[in-house]
Order: sequence, then C-alpha cells, then structure tokens
Amino acid sequence: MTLIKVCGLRLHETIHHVGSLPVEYVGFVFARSKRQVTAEEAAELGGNLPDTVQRVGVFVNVDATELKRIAETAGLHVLQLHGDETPEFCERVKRETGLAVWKAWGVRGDQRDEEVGAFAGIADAVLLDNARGGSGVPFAWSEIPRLRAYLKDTKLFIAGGLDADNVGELVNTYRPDGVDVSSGVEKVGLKDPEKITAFVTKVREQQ
Ligand SMILES: O=C(O)c1ccccc1N[C@@H]1O[C@H](COP(=O)(O)O)[C@@H](O)[C@H]1O
Repeated sequence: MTLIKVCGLRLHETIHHVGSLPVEYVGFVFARSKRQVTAEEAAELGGNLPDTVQRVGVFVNVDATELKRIAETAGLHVLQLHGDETPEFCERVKRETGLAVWKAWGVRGDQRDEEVGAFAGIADAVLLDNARGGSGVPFAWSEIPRLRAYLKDTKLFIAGGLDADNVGELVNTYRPDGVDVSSGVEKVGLKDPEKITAFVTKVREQQ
C-alpha cells in the first residue's frame, strides 16, 4: 500500500476532512512559508486527528534544540528536514528526540544527486522533491530508479507538484513507498477538500 502524506494544513475544517480519509500522515510546515504554523497551532490542529494519522513537521535548517522544542509542543511523530541537514545531524536528531527523521532531497538531475545515498540506513525515509522544495513543480521522475538504487532499503517518498491528475501514473510506474502532496490539493492558496479526496482516491485506486 502506498503511504499518503497531506502537507501544509492550517485549518480545523481541513484537518477534520483529512482525518476522515485513509491517510497515514499529515504535515505541518514550520519553515518560513505561506503555510507556516506555530508549534501551538499544530498541537491544536493535530489534537483533532485520529491516532492512526501521524504528524510530520517540515523544517528547513533548524537547530536540534529548537527542533526538539517544536516537536514536543506540537506532538510530532516525524521530522521532515528540507534544508542542508547532514547525515550526522539526522542521526543526532533521531537519537536525541526518538522520532523518525525523513530527509528531503531536491533532485537536480546531476551527479550531486548520488550524495543522497549518504542518508541510506540513517534517515527513516528519503523524500525526493524538486530542487526548489515546496515549489509545486514535479522533478524528472525518470531519475527515480537511479536514485532509489543509492537508498537500498530506506523508504522512498515522492513529493513535488503531485496532484490527482499525475499521481496515478507516478504510483503505477515507480511504486514509491509513499507520496506527499501540498500545493496540488489547494485552490487559491487554501487546501481544497474535494481535491484532497480526489488525490487520496487516485492513490488508493492504484493498489
Ligand atoms: O509547503 C511549504 O511551504 C514548504 C516550505 C518549505 C519547505 C518545504 C515545503 N513543503 C514541502 O514541499 C514538498 C512538495 O510540496 P508540493 O506538493 O510540491 O507543494 C512537500 O514535502 C511539502 O511538505
């Protein structure tokens, strides 16, 4: 089964809707973004989710002390690191928080992408995204098999410009462990319940 993460939630109505769908993860963005929430807001929103849904915090280059503070306040289960975090930093944060760590990797389509292999066996998952993270634009999916080979058994999530129209092809062709969506389920900057349902339905149809 393909795991599903819906990211960038800020409103109670959307949280209730996502909580009623077969979704494994919900993401809260703590990076500077139009989707940014505070730890306190995330705690309140996340408190309305069923226990089956894990809460993921999205961070860009935040130090370990601040990560810990936000994770505890917001009640996070997973830390998604979207900046220049090293494998050593990921290992340390995993050890000190006891939480799962996902490393987001911006795919550029050049030799530097091979460095993603340094996170294999350290991060609980690697999330491949467009090199401009959170941009809503897909990267070249043809790179997936090459990069997956560097990750060995580490879980692979795909993000970057996914929506209900393209996720079926992605799942069918590349069979990632999970998919992550944000801007593709928005309408004029707000999460759209119909688009979220359409996305989840499309992923589940591929099983
Ligand atoms: O969503 C944001 O604003 C954001 C800001 C900074 C880093 C990451 C961000 N979001 C993550 O980006 C990917 C792709 O999102 P999209 O579907 O292409 O919009 C996803 O993992 C979001 O969690």
